[in-house]
Amino acid sequence: MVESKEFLKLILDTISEHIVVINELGDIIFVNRSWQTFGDENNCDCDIQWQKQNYLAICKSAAIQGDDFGIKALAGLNKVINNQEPEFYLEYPCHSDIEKRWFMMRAVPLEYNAQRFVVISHLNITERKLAEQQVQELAHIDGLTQIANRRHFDDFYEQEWSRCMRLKLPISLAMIDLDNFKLLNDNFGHVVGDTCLKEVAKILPDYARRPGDLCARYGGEEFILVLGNTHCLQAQMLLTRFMAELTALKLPELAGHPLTVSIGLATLVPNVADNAMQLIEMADNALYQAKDTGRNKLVVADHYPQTNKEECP
Ligand SMILES: Nc1nc2c(ncn2[C@@H]2O[C@H](COP(=O)(O)OP(=O)(O)OP(=O)(O)O)[C@@H](O)[C@H]2O)c(=O)[nH]1
Repeated sequence: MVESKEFLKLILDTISEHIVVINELGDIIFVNRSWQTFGDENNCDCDIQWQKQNYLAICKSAAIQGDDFGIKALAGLNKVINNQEPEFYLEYPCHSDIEKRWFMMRAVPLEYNAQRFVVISHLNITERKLAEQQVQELAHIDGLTQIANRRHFDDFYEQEWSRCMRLKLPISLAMIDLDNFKLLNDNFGHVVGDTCLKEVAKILPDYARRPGDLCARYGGEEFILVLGNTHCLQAQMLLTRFMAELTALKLPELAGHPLTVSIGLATLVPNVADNAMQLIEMADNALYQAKDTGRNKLVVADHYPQTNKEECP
């Protein structure tokens, strides 16, 4: 019985992986039931006769349309067919209109009757990918305030700086530091201190809404706001509104004392002679000035030597 072709085909039909076998030319010579069912359920022509299709031609058509995974699949399969690689793996997204999905494609050669074939299997790896994404997202979020952490900020800022340099756009950066936070912790306790940090983090994202914006907890009681394609005056207006909203909060935990911040703001149109740290330094120096001259204020950065600082009256 085990030698019966029908019996072996039935076994292949029980496997949840989608399996397709192609010859050296890419012609499909076998698909299992999972493959057929997936095709039927995913807008493929239900009457499609897979055995008349060419797998390489399908990959090529995706590659021509600029699909990066089509390009990789085509290159990898050709290597397996031409005996340049013993096997080929590719993880790729295959999202439907209603759900996110990822698959892993594995291609291995098979010799039969002096002919070369390639067995290609597609395994659904969505669960693993979603778990990985979740871990990735968690690694970028500050546990206390649930906004971006320093690490996320560093990545984002580098990209936004490069984008603004390429497009010759202004980029504004604000360092925001809670005033007298040590005193606040000492007077009201650390739990209230934490509540204040969370309140700031609740409000701040409203001032960082565009794709080129990000607010993050930079450390301790310090927040940072990057505003891509934003002039100094626009940033000043935004931050002034933020300070007013924060002061108006009147948290019951603070027994009527307003929660205030000092802010250092700097703006540059980056050019190749600048580096991204300069803008942070400028904002930091401005923040120190704000602290030194009474707190609860916004100071715009002084000119940094040899930078293309945007003038802000
Ligand atoms: N509750 C709480 N406190 C924190 C956290 N991170 C840092 N702090 C406290 O924030 C305080 C910061 O103190 P300082 O750097 O002296 O600053 P400050 O008292 O705000 O003074 P100025 O910045 O000059 O207005 C320290 O007492 C830290 O312990 C946190 O996650 N939760």
